[in-house]
Amino acid sequence: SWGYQDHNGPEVWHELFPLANGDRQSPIAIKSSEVKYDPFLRPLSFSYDLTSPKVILNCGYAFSIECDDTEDRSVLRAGPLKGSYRLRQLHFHWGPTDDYGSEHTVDGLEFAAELHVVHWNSEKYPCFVDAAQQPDGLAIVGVLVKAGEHNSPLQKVINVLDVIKTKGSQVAFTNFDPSSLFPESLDYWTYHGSLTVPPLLESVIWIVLRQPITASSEQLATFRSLLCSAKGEPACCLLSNCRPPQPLRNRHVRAFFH
Ligand SMILES: NS(=O)(=O)c1ccc(O)c(NC(=O)NCCCCO)c1
Ligand SMILES: [Zn+2]
Repeated sequence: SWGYQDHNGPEVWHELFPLANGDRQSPIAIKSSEVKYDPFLRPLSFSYDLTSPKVILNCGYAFSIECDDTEDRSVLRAGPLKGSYRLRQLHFHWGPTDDYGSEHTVDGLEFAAELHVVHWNSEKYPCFVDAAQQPDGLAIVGVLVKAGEHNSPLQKVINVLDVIKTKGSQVAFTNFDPSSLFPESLDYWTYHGSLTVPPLLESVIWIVLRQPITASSEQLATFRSLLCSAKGEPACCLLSNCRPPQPLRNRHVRAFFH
């Protein structure tokens, strides 16, 4: 199946997932000089319940914190959005060194990693899977991660990674506020795009925060110690799980800030 190595990585995903060559693919390279300030964009508004996160799992190509999305307890509203989007999961992308690993880039700058907080439009659609098929179905907040100071809210997540080393493993993970990972400024860029992993569905309203958060090199190294192999298989480290920027085609990136 698909992955991030030469034989099954982003360059060959189009063979099994034709959307890979679609006209609203993600991530993209954000160029400040080409974004347009939109006065109609509103500030982001989110309200997360500490008990929404339930488990953290190693799905082989990332680890994700899966949330209980059976009711509207943790939601994202306003910003570029119409209606209310329910929190589903959050996960990270990273690279083999601190020099790259983010999916979105800004003015040619690659960051060490990127956090994605995934929400679905629970006002219009009955579940995540249905919403993921719709052009306005998902809203994903992207947070760029720079190598630097130790990140203490992130350490709560990192402390459990040794318990989910192998693909398919999971462990209970709750009492966590995803917004503890957000930077102080909620300035953002927004554009219409896709999932950055197969099936690459073009159903995402992307909200990329302008201010990066930091993580220490040691914290970033812990991501790379996760295995993409299952228990009992020859160990293979998940050194990188980032898709490169995709063509902008006929899209504009809007800015909430001047
Ligand atoms: N990169 S993305 O466009 O934000 C994105 C949006 C929705 C997704 O489901 C994934 N997939 C994912 O994170 N897989 C790890 C956990 C598997 C069990 O959920 C990625
Ligand atoms: Zn992602």
